[in-house]
Amino acid sequence: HDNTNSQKIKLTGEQIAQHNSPESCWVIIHGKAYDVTEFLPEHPGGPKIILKYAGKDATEEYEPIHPPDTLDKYLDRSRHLGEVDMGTVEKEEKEEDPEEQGRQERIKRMPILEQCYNLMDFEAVAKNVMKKTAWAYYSSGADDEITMRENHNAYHKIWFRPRVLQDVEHIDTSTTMLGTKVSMPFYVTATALGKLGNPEGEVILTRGAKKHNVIQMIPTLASCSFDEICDAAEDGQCQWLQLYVNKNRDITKRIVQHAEKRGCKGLFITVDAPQLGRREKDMRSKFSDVGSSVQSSSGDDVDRSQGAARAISSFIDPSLSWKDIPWFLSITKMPIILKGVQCVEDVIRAIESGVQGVVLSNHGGRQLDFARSGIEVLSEVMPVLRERGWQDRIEIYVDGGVRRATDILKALCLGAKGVGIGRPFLYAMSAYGLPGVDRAMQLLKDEMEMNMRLIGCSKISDLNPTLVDVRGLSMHTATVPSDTLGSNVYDPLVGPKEKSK
Ligand SMILES: Cc1cc2c(cc1C)[n+](S(=O)(=O)[O-])c1c(=O)[nH]c(=O)nc-1n2C[C@H](O)[C@H](O)[C@H](O)COP(=O)(O)O
Repeated sequence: HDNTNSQKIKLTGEQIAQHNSPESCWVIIHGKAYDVTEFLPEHPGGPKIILKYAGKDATEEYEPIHPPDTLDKYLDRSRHLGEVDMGTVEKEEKEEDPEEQGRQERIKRMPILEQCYNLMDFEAVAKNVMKKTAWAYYSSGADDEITMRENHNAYHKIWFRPRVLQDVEHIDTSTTMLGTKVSMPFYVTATALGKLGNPEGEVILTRGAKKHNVIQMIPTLASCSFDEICDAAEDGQCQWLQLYVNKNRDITKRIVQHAEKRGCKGLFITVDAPQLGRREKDMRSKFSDVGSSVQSSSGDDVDRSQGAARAISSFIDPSLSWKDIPWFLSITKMPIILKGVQCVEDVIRAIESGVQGVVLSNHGGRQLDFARSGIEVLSEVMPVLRERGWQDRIEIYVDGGVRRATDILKALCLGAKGVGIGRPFLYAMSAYGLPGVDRAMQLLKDEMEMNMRLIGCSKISDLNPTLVDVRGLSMHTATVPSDTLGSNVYDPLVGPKEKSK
């Protein structure tokens, strides 16, 4: 196809429709045609999902999952065939997506935003409103989800030792994170595929973070493009990059240096996911969509029966190790933080490796089941660092199961610089959009001020270990889920159940 005059003569729908097979596969995205024939075996979500739209307009399917610049970044220019005269494209009678219809119906019946009084309320509403695939992806944890439940449980094993008769007339919840002044000691942590929950995706979190002057960590696997999320930020708004390291280090280097150029103030390398965990709720929903960003340079057809996680993460490098840290220190000036550290030995190793911080995290219970909660690891780490006089050598963050301001205060009393919050903001965004995220952050601020007053602290630097009792923290009493098929294999009264007919 002669590209020179493609800018003038538009392709017709009929011409595109002739290329509807694995041998010659053209698709239309945002009014432009692309020859994706050679790309089919490379696609992280497998060729099938593309062939479903061979010769047709694939924009609707493509939009929620791919950053808009994916094709420019990853499809050779010679395969960009030019503009299509959309008047000649046969309108696919869009079979109403029953899931989307259902979602719209449920939104009409959901509680009004003002009836949400805490972060858990958003989860309850989102569970009823969201599409099944989205709820499955956001809410799932690994294996029996013991760690996912332990993350929040752990905070219930810590009790306050409040002080009285302290002047708490003026409360200041502000602090700094990696040198950036923020109004509250929490940040929006990186969570993939924001458009599964809300068609606008991660830019909603950007706007909420701006309004409350808190930091947003931009996920590698965002639905929105990295540049879209940066563009949605206003001047002076601080953003960090969460990085899944690609087997192809050139791609990783390009992403890191681009993020630094765009003004990111921290590089959070995720180290607890050499392979994404087995999240059975997600797997059951048989995620059939495509990957969120085309980073895979291998041609293997990804097994999509493993749900969204596996479909979008085939590019992650399981060989990443401590020996790679010097290379990262050499390619960027951004502070480097290791996200997903889970024992004091690795915190000491991180300090010795020259990075600027760690996030004590088990990925929201989505990776190794029976990993300890971030807050429990924090209670192990800080006494050891204090003993060495290393407590100020790096900044230590915690995430997982943070649902109340008291959870945040407990983490800060134990020595964390701040905490990351994931699902609550996803659920607020999925149920109510930006107003939901705004309210969730405001609720946390109200809780922070009140709870600081009641424990006798007027500013963040007053928080210290004497204000908490952590003796119960290492007791683990996690209930086993009762909703597995296995729970009705044996009926103690009549022996093994008859095979259902
Ligand atoms: C809920 C959620 C968490 C994800 C997340 C996606 C979802 C839906 N994804 S994931 O698809 O790979 O698992 C990421 C991710 O992209 N990168 C990452 O570093 N952490 C990821 N995390 C972990 C997240 O950064 C926090 O560690 C975790 O969410 C904190 O727990 P709470 O959700 O309970 O606040």
